[in-house]
Amino acid sequence: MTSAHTDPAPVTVRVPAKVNLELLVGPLRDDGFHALSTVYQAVNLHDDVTVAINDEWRCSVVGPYADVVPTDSSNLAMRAARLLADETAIDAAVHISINKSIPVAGGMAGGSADAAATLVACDRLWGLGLSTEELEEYAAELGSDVPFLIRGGTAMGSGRGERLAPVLARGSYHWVFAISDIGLSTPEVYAECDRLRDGSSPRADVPEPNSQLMAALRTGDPHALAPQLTNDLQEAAVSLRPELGELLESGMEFGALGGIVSGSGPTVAFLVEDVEAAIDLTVALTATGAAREVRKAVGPVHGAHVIPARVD
Ligand SMILES: C[C@@](CO)(OP(=O)(O)O)[C@H](O)COP(=O)(O)OP(=O)(O)OC[C@H]1O[C@@H](n2ccc(N)nc2=O)[C@H](O)[C@@H]1O
Ligand SMILES: Nc1ncnc2c1ncn2[C@@H]1O[C@H](COP(=O)(O)OP(=O)(O)O)[C@@H](O)[C@H]1O
Repeated sequence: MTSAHTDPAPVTVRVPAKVNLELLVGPLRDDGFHALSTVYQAVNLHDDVTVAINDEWRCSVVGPYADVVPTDSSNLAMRAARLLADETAIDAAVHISINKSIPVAGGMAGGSADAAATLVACDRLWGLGLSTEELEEYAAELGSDVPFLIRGGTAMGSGRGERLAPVLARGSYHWVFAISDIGLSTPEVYAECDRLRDGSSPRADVPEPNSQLMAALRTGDPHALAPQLTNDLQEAAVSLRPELGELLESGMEFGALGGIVSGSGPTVAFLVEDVEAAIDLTVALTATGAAREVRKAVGPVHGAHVIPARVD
């Protein structure tokens, strides 16, 4: 017997990774989060997330990092779909398939990216017609970084990172990412930052964005941006993984304009002049064997967006 209605077609959303051009960490708040001032940039390392109507809730992951991603209800994409279903009174389970190429626990917000992609995909699948602002509000419930992965581009984050404001950035920037074998836990890196500060935060008040970084972004010149790259979590990440210090030095010796730990690490992000410099640095860093993988990328790029279905 054929069913009277057909399920909507599966929806696939492409979502970028992020790097923090600036991450200023203020005091620990009463809710356990640190007050932040950050500038995010979305880069073209992508996950693709497909949602399809299914009899039961299910999550599956493919790609080079699949073996270290949970597929149970702790997967952030599952949490995102269930949150949206609960909030909008949708009674339909989905199968979420993640094609993962963003490094896991690498400081590039891969889990947050999958959550953002799932919100955008389920909104389309279920015909909810939510605005970007509404989606970003649900995103903030899932994690501090999640709203930015919906928006993409280059944006400022305040509060715990979830309150976004636009940034005027010209041009495209070329990046080389040195990805480590074993990830770092975000809460552990924040805790190490607190331990190193020992109660004496150099940023006693809520931090403010650096106007020189904003001016550099308006020029579109990577030479202007490189000296402004700042990450208050870098010392903590290097304290937990001293080899990251050597990796940063190697990248600079091989000609990067600037180098920084990406977010809570351990991925190290190098800013380079152009695509040729990105290829040269990728080859040089790969030859050292100091990273699991070295990948070049460009930013800024769009946030989570629906892409045409794959025809296999
Ligand atoms: C460090 C950053 C920089 O963009 O990204 P990652 O490097 O992890 O990708 C973010 O602040 C991570 O954001 P996200 O990964 O969404 O973290 P959440 O789920 O909100 O929080 C996880 C934990 O990190 C710590 N945390 C997070 C954000 C914040 N402003 N202060 C914190 O202290 C808290 O211990 C919190 O329980
Ligand atoms: N969809 C997902 N992709 C990656 N990791 C996930 C996902 N859902 C839950 N996790 C868990 O979140 C942890 C942090 O992953 P991730 O978001 O990639 O790192 P980071 O916070 O450093 O950017 C992982 O170790 C994993 O256990």
